[in-house]
Parts: sequence; structure tokens; C-alpha cells
Amino acid sequence: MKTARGFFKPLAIGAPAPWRELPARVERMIHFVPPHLEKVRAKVGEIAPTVDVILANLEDAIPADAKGAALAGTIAMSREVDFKALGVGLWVRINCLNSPWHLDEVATLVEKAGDRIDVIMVPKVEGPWDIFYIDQLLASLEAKHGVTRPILLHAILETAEGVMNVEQIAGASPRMQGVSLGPADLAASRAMKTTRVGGGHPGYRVIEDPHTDGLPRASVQQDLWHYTFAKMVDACAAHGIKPFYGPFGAIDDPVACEQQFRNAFLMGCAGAWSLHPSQIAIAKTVFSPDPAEVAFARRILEAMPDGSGVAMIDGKMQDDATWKQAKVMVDCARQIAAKDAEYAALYGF
Ligand SMILES: CC(C)(COP(=O)(O)OP(=O)(O)OC[C@H]1O[C@@H](n2cnc3c(N)ncnc32)[C@H](O)[C@@H]1OP(=O)(O)O)[C@@H](O)C(=O)NCCC(=O)NCCSC(=O)C[C@](C)(O)C(=O)O
Ligand SMILES: [Mg+2]
Repeated sequence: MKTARGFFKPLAIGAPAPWRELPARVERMIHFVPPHLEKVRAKVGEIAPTVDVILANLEDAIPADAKGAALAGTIAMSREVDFKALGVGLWVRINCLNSPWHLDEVATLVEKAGDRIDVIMVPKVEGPWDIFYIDQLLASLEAKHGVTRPILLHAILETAEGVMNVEQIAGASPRMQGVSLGPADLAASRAMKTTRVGGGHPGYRVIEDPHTDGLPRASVQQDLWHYTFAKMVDACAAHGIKPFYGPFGAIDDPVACEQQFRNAFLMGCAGAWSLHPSQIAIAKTVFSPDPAEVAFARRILEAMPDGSGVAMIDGKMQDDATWKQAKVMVDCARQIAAKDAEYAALYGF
């Protein structure tokens, strides 16, 4: 591991100084766009003002013979829409590091759109070595092309080895912005017997003991992802970066999508991916704190102006710890209100 002083040194002569703090950005939904499809790309200008992040996807879901078109489409998209002026992040998911495509992709992205791309999402990250590699590569390319703002990195957790190493991945570079759960590849990597992309499974449940009178036994579905998810959230929080849920593949089940996103929000996630336009509004509602909860949190802050002591509000004990919980909620709401006029009105900021 690097020394404390070495950690924040630029990795190439002429590369920009790494971020010391992550830029404060609202990232409730990472909206996936297949950039090789001109018809979909043409609508990005319309969709962008409704989302926090547009992601150009180059990896899975893009056919092998369309990888070049997807890369060209990404560069075109970065020029066609002024994402910065809209306050919308521009991310790109590259192909994985053992694929034949990633090298040309990273080189082209930095050369042609290095000043416009905020985050590169790296799939199937197995350990910190993957981040060291891409960190160095980016620094060399940023230096070569005079990019002045370091491109951040986002890792997808989608192999058993990646889950094992998530703490080191999260802390591998000052470029690390966050980690997303990739439940489809992770399921395959672990030989889990499910064909779903995230969410629950009707077979994974707990059941009540038998009743002596023979009445039916109550049984409920459990969360297949809880362990991995909690591990990922702790790794990200400990390293000061953001955890995200990832995709919910059942586009036809908005109720389950909302529940999965809500579980992620409650566990500490900043956002989730939207694969289809119908999932944008779900993520926006879920990852914007509830106005009633924000109002209650503000009462806690007002009751304890210096954040210490003890108070009672509506029968609930408040102390230094609940003050911190309230601050998390109010800070999140303030950040959203600064970007989103609809929520500024709902929160009364
Ligand atoms: C699921 C699909 C095929 C259904 O596409 P569709 O055309 O069948 O849907 P639709 O309901 O008929 O579409 C309605 C309209 O919305 C448009 N539309 C539809 N989607 C989008 C979009 N994303 N952005 C912008 N516009 C979109 C679509 O073009 C159409 O426009 P129209 O009315 O003018 O004809 C389509 O939504 C899509 O391609 N979504 C992105 C899929 C994707 O990126 N998958 C990879 C990420 S998940 C993953 O990789 C896993 C992970 C992490 O790696 C791991 O767990 O391991
Ligand atoms: Mg995947």
C-alpha cells in the first residue's frame, strides 16, 4: 500500500492533482443508455434534464459487433448535450479489463471527451490491482491530453473475488467515487441458482415451525443480497465513497423495483441504476428523503442547536447520535434541494 503522502500524488507528470474530497454531486439514478442506437441517443437531450446521471454503456448488453459504434456514439453524445450546463453527470461503463476493447475505449474517451466525462465505471473489478492499473492508465492519458479535472472511478462488485476484496477496492485510489452491486454477474460467479437481475427470489425464505393444529405455516421471502450489500455499504462508508444498488432487471415489476431501491436507500446507498425510462421516477422518489422525515429531522437539529444533550420530541428521545442521524437526512435533502426545484419546494428550503 502507498504511504499517506504518496496516496494523493499525481501518477504521471502533467496529470491533474487527485481529488482530496469527492465533488458533492446528487446521483440518485444512473440512467443507462445504449449509445450505439441512434434512436435512443437522439432522446438523451430530452431525458437528461430528468436525471442526475447519464451513463453511456459500452459493456454487457451491447453486442460485440457494435462496440465500436457504441464508443463513437458516446463521444457524439458527449458533444451533443451540454451535461455540465444541465448539472447532469456523464459516466461511461467501459468493457472489463480482460476484454479486447477496454484499452482503446479508455484511450479514446480521454482523448476525445476527457474534460466532459465525470466517472468511468469499471465492471467485474476483482481486487485493488484492477484499480491501480486503470488509475495509472488514466493519469498517463490525462497528462497526454491536458485534461485538468481527474476522471473518477466507479467499481462494479460482480464476482466472488471482488466481494472478498471490496474493502481494498474502495480504498485503492483517490479516484474512487463509489461501488455498485452487479447482481447478475455476481450470481453467476457464485453459482447461485437464479436467472434474475437483482431483487428477491420466491425460493429464498424462512418458514414458521409446524403448528400442532395443522394450520398453514407462515413463510416470507428473505433478501438474497443482504450480506453482500451490507459488506459493500460498510466498505464504501469507511472509505468515504458512495454505495449504489445497481440494476433491477424486472422492468415490468415497478413495485418490487421500488422496494429494492428503498431497501438500498435505507441501508445508506446514494442511488441506483435506471435501465428503462420508467425506473427514473422510482429512483428519484426513493432516493430523495421523505419530506415528512426531513421536517422531523429539522426539528431535532433545532431542539439541540449545539448537537449535545438530550431532548424529547413527540415521545422520542433525542441525543448526540440522533442529532447526527438528523444531520445526514437534512444534508442530503439540502443537496437535493440545491439541484431540484421540485424537492426544494417540498422540503421548504
Ligand atoms: C431493457 C430494454 C432492452 C427495454 O427496451 P424496449 O425497447 O423493449 O422497452 P420499451 O418499453 O418498448 O421502450 C419504450 C421507449 O423507451 C425507449 N427506451 C428504452 N430504454 C431506454 C433507455 N435506457 N434510455 C432511453 N430510452 C430508452 C425505447 O427506445 C422506447 O422508445 P420509443 O417509444 O421512442 O420507441 C432497454 O430499456 C435497454 O436497453 N435498457 C438498458 C439495458 C442495459 O443497459 N443493460 C445493462 C445494464 S444491467 C447489467 O449489465 C447487469 C450487471 C450490473 O452487469 C450485472 O448485474 O452483472
Ligand atoms: Mg455484469
